[in-house]
Amino acid sequence: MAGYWKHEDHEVALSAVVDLGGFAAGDPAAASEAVRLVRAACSKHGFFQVANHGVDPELIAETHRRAEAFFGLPQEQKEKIGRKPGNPYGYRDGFLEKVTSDDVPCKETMSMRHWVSPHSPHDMIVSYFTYHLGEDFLSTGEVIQKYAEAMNALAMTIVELLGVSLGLPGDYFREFFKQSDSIMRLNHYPSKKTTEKAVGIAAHCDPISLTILHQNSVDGLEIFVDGKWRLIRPKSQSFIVNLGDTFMALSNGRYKSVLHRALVSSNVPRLTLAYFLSPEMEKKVTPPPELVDDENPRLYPDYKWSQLLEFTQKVYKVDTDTIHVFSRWLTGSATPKIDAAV
Ligand SMILES: C=C1C[C@]23C[C@H]1CC[C@H]2[C@]1(C)CCC[C@@](C)(C(=O)O)[C@H]1[C@@H]3C(=O)O
Ligand SMILES: O=C(O)CCC(=O)C(=O)O
Ligand SMILES: [Fe+2]
Repeated sequence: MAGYWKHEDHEVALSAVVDLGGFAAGDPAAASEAVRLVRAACSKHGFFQVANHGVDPELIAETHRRAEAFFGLPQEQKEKIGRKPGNPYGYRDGFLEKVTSDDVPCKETMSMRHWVSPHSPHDMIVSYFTYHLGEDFLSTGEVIQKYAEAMNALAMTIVELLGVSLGLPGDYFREFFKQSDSIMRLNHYPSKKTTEKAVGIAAHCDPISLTILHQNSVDGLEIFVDGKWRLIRPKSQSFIVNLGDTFMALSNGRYKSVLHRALVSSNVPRLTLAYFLSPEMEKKVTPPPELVDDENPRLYPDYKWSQLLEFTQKVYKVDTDTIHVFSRWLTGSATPKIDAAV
């Protein structure tokens, strides 16, 4: 659009694309290449993409369609499943949210709990939709439930690969995330006619363990690498994997939590599906002894995942430095700016 900000002005990141199928099939050459790629990418910035992942393309497409239909509902209907302050789940209209003075985020989100445990109902997402919005949303809940389950299975293969790349037993992180308590999130960024970049989600690091993200065909995701924001072009048949603060803590800083942001397109709506893998709430986040030694002393305190989640929801709004502010807050060495995360 003449005069409007265009993505083409941005650097495009050259990202590692890992053949996950080859690794999962135990192909030695594919496995060593996958280990090489993730080790290099995660040690540097904490971002890579996975292809040959085995997730049904029709399930991905249908989930995008259901997400689009959900955000197209009347506002008062979406508010029936509205998110309460201090709670990570539900619908939120972020249009009024200011992160910093020059960021005016324009997005709406829908977040659902995906708890995989013998103690949790197997259809949590389905019942979440039907309880708040009625039986008409049974099939939408079923699609998103199925997608979240596919993401959890994919995440287990990814964390196995990450463990192997860190020199740990293949099942180390599979065990750690066995009863994961994750967040399935839909992000909608309506188009915004601006002459400069419009921010959907300001620069941040995800506090969770890892994020599996699927973009629709619209540019907007950027990662900050080598001093520049770099655009990650959508690839419909790949998933983006962003390591988060909790995985950085689990790896004792060997692997990085990727700094990223989401920009808004000036002429088409953007929609993304984000699966935020997290361990069970009371799981202690601590690195394995193999990753701590004289050259690699502990970088972060032990914490329960529920403590960091609650910190981001009730004490401090996630930004680029959450894990360090949280660590100081937890150990009592400083009190954070009380920037209520509403
Ligand atoms: C634990 C979480 C907090 C956020 C959702 C998940 C992982 C990413 C976090 C978030 C998206 C980072 C940017 C700020 C935030 C407030 C947002 O824009 O939605 C964050 C999420 C949240 O607090 O709901
Ligand atoms: O929508 C995107 O491209 C990124 C979303 C994101 O960073 C998040 O939800 O944490
Ligand atoms: Fe993020």
